[in-house]
Amino acid sequence: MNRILTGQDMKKIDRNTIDYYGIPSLVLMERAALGVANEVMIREFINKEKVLIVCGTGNNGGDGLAVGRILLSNNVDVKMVIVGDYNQFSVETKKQYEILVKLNGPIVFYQEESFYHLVNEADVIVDAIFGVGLSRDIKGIYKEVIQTINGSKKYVIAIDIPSGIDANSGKVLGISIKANQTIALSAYKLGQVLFPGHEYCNEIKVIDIGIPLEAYKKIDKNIFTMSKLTQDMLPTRKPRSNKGSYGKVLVMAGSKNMSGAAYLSGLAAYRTGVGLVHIVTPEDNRIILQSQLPEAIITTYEFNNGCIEQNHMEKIKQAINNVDVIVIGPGLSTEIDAKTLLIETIKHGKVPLIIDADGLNIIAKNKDILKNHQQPIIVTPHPGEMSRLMNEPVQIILDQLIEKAMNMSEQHNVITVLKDSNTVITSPTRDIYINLSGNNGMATAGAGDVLSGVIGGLVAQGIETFKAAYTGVLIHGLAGDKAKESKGYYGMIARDIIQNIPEVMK
Ligand SMILES: NC(=O)C1=CN([C@@H]2O[C@H](COP(=O)(O)OP(=O)(O)OC[C@H]3O[C@@H](n4cnc5c(N)ncnc54)[C@H](OP(=O)(O)O)[C@@H]3O)[C@@H](O)[C@H]2O)[C@H](O)CC1
Ligand SMILES: [K+]
Repeated sequence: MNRILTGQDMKKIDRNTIDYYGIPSLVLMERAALGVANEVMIREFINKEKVLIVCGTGNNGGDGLAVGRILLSNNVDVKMVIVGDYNQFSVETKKQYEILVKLNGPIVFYQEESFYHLVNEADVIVDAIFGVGLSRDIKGIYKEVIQTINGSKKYVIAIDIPSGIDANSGKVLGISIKANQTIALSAYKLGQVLFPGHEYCNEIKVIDIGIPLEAYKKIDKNIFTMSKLTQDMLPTRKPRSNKGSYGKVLVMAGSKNMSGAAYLSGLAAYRTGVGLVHIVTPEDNRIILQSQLPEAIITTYEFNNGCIEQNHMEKIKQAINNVDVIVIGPGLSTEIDAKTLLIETIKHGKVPLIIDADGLNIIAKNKDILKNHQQPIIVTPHPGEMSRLMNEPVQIILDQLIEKAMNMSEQHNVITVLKDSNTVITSPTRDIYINLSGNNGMATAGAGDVLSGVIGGLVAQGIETFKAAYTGVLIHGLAGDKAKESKGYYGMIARDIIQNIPEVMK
């Protein structure tokens, strides 16, 4: 797990490290600079490249000057430009500047014309203009500088965060550096994982700068990202076992002549390792599902005057209490029978419930359905579904992913998996998780059905619901990344994600 901090929390932790633990800020700055300099020096042709470091007057600029000094000692061809005045320097940055002056370092203050030439002759540009201290829209010479750097199309390495991205929200404050690589100091910043900031960072690497773990204990809400799938996140496979050992998933999905969602969700659960998948769907889907997924048990229902036949409903109620987890909603429709299924399942089911797609659309119109539920519930809305659930415009959901996911969790006592390019996972009481795996090729029909099946598969195998939610999102994203490797962004479809689940979980 990697920690994600707001810019404000990072500053608080910094201060705490310096003031309470007594680690001098210049020591942290030196560690930061060494880490960044190492990243620059591992470039394959660095002995032939010219590096230009563009520094602001705050501590991000101080990091940049210290990187310059270290590169000089390693015979790298480096030049430094300071944007801003001497009297604006922070204490640490002034120190870095004075050291460089004594060393006769190649350092100049910004001038439009000479800057243009410096950028032109550089191969690599290090962006040290603003870090987490950016506090308002960028204007004037700072804007010119960023325009020139972006226009040059040179390879850009941003220190901590691309200058122009708000570390708390990921918003672009007027204009921002577009980095090829971002070296995050100590921890990910929220602005690096939320959009649009995430796009401006490109490849992100977190480096340790010596902040003690104790110092992180002061923050109110922990946010993490799962980067790697580790064995301890997965269900255990026992040497002596049978299909009963790995749980049963009930998938309530599909509507008249809409069988694809049930198939994808059921197959995804099987590929995640579950022992048995039981599908409940309208009779019209029986033949096709039996031939597509012969491994599944299928219970079907028919209608009488638009309602599910009484004896079929009884069969469904029995199924509800004979499984370990229920996935409800994919392709279900929002007709009256679907609504009945959802209400009855919440009322009679005792096992964890994953509500997706049409299940959420039904709830959006009948919020009371979620009142007083007894079982753990995971909801998996995309921003459109979330907008209907919360009665708020999609743009507000997109701008406030974490807050809205938290609101949903707290209002309805559910685990929320708010699906976006970087999916957010919340619960009323636990830490917040943000997923960084996956890619835009996964914006394809059926990908959501696959996710509900994966999470269901994990819960059925005994993984605790919140852990299953974030682990499922990670597996789904990693499988999507593998699918992209073979099929590319354009050609991949939901089944390709499923096909790669076994590889990811191996
Ligand atoms: N993570 C760590 O533990 C460490 C991080 N370090 C580095 O320090 C920066 C944060 O440094 P800080 O000095 O707080 O902030 P910045 O360097 O990002 O910039 C602050 C200065 O910029 C001015 N400012 C802010 N917004 C604008 C703007 N839009 N236009 C012009 N100027 C702006 C601000 O002025 P104020 O008037 O707002 O005060 C400051 O002068 C962090 O990101 C790391 O890179 C350290 O190395 C130590 C360890
Ligand atoms: K920066």
